[in-house]
Amino acid sequence: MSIYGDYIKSVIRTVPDWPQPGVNFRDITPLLQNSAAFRKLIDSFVHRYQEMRLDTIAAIDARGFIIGAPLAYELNCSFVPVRKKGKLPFKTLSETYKLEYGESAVELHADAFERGARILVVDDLVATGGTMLAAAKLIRRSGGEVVETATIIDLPELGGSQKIRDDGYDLFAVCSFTEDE
Ligand SMILES: O=P(O)(O)OC[C@H]1O[C@H](OP(=O)(O)OP(=O)(O)O)[C@H](O)[C@@H]1O
Ligand SMILES: Nc1ncnc2[nH]cnc12
Repeated sequence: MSIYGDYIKSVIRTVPDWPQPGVNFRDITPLLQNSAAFRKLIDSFVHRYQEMRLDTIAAIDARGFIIGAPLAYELNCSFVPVRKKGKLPFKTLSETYKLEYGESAVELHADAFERGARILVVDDLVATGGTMLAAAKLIRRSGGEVVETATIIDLPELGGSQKIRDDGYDLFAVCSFTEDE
């Protein structure tokens, strides 16, 4: 949990049964609409990473972009989008991952960063961990050093954060929700 974790958590809205029955959707739009909360959110990432000599923020399509861009600006890092399949125009590398039904893939431009670049991977939420893990593996495969992975929200009961750590990546979460919250 980060310095402002409890406060950030208090401005995230839970929408029951969306997009399907049984899912508690964690909606960050009230957090983004609140300028003081949005600033505290970015500040909590800046506070953690300002001494870590990062070169690049790699942010995951689409909600990861919202935090990745201001963080890259503030830390004087480059910004690299990790996009869902078929969105990037140049030569890409790709990593597939399992969904509940079927498969998906994340992609990265082949020239996105220099070999050995110190990279932070960011997204808004870790559920099963499939998306974050695929992005981290893709970056490592492309020659980047994944210094850490970071998220606003962890849903630990879904096992994703444990899976990410078991695969050897550090994970920082600003806050977490259990199913009954
Ligand atoms: O840990 P996982 O089970 O992989 O789930 C987490 C991913 O799911 C959501 O993205 P979504 O696919 O809804 O896309 P969006 O950001 O474009 O809304 C979220 O933003 C993460 O990227
Ligand atoms: N419960 C959830 N809330 C918001 N985004 C999600 N992505 C995957 N699971 C989610």
